[in-house]
Amino acid sequence: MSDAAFLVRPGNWQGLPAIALQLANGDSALIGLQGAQVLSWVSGGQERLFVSPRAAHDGHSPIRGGIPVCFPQFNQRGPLVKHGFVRSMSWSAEAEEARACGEDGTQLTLGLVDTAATRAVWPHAFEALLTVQLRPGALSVELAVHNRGAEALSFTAALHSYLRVAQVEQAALHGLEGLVYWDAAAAEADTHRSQTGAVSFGPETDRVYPRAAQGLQLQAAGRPWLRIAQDAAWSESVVWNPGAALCARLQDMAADSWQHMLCVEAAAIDTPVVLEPGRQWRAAQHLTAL
Ligand SMILES: O=P(O)(O)OC[C@H]1O[C@H](O)[C@H](O)[C@@H](O)[C@@H]1O
Repeated sequence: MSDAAFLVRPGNWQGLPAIALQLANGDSALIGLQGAQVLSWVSGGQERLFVSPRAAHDGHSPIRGGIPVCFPQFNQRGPLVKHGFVRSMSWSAEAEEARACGEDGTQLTLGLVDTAATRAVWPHAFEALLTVQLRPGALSVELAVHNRGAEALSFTAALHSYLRVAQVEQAALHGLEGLVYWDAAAAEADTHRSQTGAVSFGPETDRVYPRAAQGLQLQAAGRPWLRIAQDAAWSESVVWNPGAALCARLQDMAADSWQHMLCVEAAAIDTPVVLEPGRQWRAAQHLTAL
């Protein structure tokens, strides 16, 4: 489907089905059907997302990079598979369903409903919708969850965005100053610290911050690179970089991959979201190229 402002076509990533969005100004995005995962976002002629050169592409293993959707469980905070099961499932979408967004953008929604396999591990009737909105210089990704069952359900979730940086040790994440975070990489369990100054990277970083209302700014090599904002329903932000040692143990990362990525995740984890029957929850993460 095409008009003057955008072009949408079926595509593929490493042989897996995907949908490609392209704007008249040259910005583009690629969304894989597995996990409704955004796998590329090019703005201003530069790739803004990181995908590992060793990412799995067998059609069901989690893909390391882009924007994985973690649902209905974040990390290992519950009985389900790590980060929930939807990142391994095939979502549905058709290129023809993309529509205009404003005068110069486009948006596409991918959907997933419960199956016998999901009900076997998580006994709920649900619909998840992931809407990707591409506008010149900006990408917004929204997760919506609808409780289609007769009982309340609860979940934790995240948009686990892998941001590309030229060199993470020269990157700085601003906007979290003064907030108290949970330090998951600390040697002692349940360590909380207060953020002083911008977040810098080197050794493993794995932190859960409360959402910063004013948004974040990522500087790369001393220059503004991305603005990152999240709707209030995403109550936390997770900041993750494995550092060299953990990266070496991750089979789907190259030895130097940790230097080229930084995850800033819009998350709802400290207080699980409770959805009554028939109700819908939705929240977006917004990335702006600088
Ligand atoms: O390796 P994955 O299952 O994709 O998880 C990657 C990372 O996700 C989040 O950022 C967590 O805070 C980390 O503890 C975890 O290591």
